[in-house]
Amino acid sequence: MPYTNERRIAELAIHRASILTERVYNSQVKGTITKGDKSPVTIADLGAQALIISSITHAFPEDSIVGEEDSSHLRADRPKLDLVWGLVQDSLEATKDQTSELGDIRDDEEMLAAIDKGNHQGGSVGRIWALDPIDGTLGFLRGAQYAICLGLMVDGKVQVGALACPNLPVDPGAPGGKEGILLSAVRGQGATMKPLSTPFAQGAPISMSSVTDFSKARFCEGVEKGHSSHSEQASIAKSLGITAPAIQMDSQAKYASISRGVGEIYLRLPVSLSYEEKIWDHVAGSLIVEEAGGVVTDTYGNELDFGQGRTLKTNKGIVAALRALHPAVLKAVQEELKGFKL
Ligand SMILES: Nc1ncnc2c1ncn2[C@@H]1O[C@H](COP(=O)(O)OS(=O)(=O)O)[C@@H](OP(=O)(O)O)[C@H]1O
Ligand SMILES: [Mg+2]
Ligand SMILES: [Mg+2]
Ligand SMILES: [Mg+2]
Repeated sequence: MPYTNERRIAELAIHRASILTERVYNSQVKGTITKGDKSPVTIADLGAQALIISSITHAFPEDSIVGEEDSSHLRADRPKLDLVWGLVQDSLEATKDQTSELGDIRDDEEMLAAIDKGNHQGGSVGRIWALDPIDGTLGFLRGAQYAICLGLMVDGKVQVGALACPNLPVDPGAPGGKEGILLSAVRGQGATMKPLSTPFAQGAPISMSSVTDFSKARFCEGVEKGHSSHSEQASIAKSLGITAPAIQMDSQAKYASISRGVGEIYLRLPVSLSYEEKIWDHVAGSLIVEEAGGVVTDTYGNELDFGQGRTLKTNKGIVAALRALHPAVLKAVQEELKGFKL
């Protein structure tokens, strides 16, 4: 089957990174830095990016990588650099039985170089991985949901996606139970899920919910009011006859949720006309939803065009829904946005 090895390496790489992110999640020391755009990045984002890029580079040395982070802050901050290097070494040690498949990082310089290998500009030619080492950094810092997200695009089209959601319950029907799930998909081969604690296990196929009655449907949205328009989303839900309150969740855990039947719709309506969605915020999650039986478009109803560079320049907002519901959801979105110049 095509992309079997890419899927396996992607799953193992994000699992390896999750050992590091979970350690930081459960520690008091997050080492937060504020980036130029005022958004936060932590020692966990940087360590996870290093681990994943070095694993991908080991397995697929010819491939390019678009990663969210870069090493500039670490190069200027020796204590933080030492913290990240210590964490990376611990995760490498914890996964040393995978060194032949995922490789190693010999020293802190090699770690910084791995982080910066994510500086590719993207585009529609060749094999390009898109990486969000921690999606939902604000959720991560709040002690809520976050995701580690990795996908492979070939000539601008997503072919492989993998998502680790360390804080989603393994069994959505038992929210107090074991947490941590690993989802993946290959285009045309379906989406699967397994506990994050067993990355070598065979994943179980997942599919979206079969609820087609809006009065029983649930929609997901982000937590941060600055990232999507809660008021417009509420008004769209109301016009569709959705009565359940929005399921608010940080990160691509929203895509993960609807792809395994917890919710039928994910709305992300832009709050600003100038913001361009980042490809790494959608590559993995959108493929997993599509492979689980959903449709993902922007608010115009256009497919997401991942071949435009590091951002989704030509798209605005996200409308993801169960295939049978998507046309009605899109219509309601467009009614709501009438009068706004998109
Ligand atoms: N203005 C604006 N509009 C839309 N999206 C934005 C905006 N600013 C930032 N971001 C990106 O939002 C990513 C986190 O998305 P979430 O779905 O977790 O948002 S939410 O916090 O749950 O609302 C977040 O990803 P991470 O940086 O990986 O956390 C950002 O890439
Ligand atoms: Mg960020
Ligand atoms: Mg993100
Ligand atoms: Mg991120």
